[in-house]
Amino acid sequence: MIRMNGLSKTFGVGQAKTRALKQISMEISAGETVSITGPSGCGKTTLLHLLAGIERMDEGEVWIGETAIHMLDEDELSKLRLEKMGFVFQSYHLIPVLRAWENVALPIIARGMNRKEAREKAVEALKLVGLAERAERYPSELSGGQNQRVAIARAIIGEPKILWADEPTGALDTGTADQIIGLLEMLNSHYGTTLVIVTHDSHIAARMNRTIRMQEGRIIHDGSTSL
Ligand SMILES: Nc1ncnc2c1ncn2[C@@H]1O[C@H](COP(=O)(O)OP(=O)(O)OP(=O)(O)O)[C@@H](O)[C@H]1O
Repeated sequence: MIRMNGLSKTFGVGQAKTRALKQISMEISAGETVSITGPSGCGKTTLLHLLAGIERMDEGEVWIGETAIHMLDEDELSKLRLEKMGFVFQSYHLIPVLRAWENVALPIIARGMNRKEAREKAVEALKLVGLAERAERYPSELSGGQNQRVAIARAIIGEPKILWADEPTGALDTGTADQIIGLLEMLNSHYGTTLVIVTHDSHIAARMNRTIRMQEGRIIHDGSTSL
């Protein structure tokens, strides 16, 4: 269960002040699949960053299960992210000097798995996203869509409890995007991973159980996706 209460965030000061989030309160149950939609600048990415503890809120609380995110220090947040969360960002966030498999294996190596075993698991995850034969390549030797698939493999390798995705299919063609969303859905159905996906794509939003629509830092609609 993810629970947030009175979440607010303002960027800048004086004339340049932007109230990115205004008193957001809601709950997301374990195993739900949720899309967050809304016009550019309405606060979607900020909300995701606050929930994942990437950015600090000004006011409010976030609970993930029994853990109070707003009370944790940076080390505790890093540990929580490593153990419980997966991330997919539009800009991949891959490490350029590491090969595809090494990027994918990072979360499990950080958790203490030895390199040989981690490599095997990473190649398996790359197989799931159709890239096993490119395991030795560096990010600069892969296309945008392929790098996004590497990022997805890295996000799913640790079977996270929660997967946060920010426009995960923005750079992909429709076929590849469908495939990626299918993988995320598989993660949800096999491991009960909660999916929270920021997207502009109404087809992806329609595939989630629940759609949250934001406008100017507030939630203006929250409901089950009509089938
Ligand atoms: N680091 C920052 N410094 C100043 N303003 C920021 C910062 N990050 C976000 N903002 C502002 O906060 C508001 C919400 O931004 P956010 O990125 O959350 O929107 P979004 O809904 O994800 O937009 P998009 O769909 O374009 O990615 C915007 O007005 C943005 O300009």
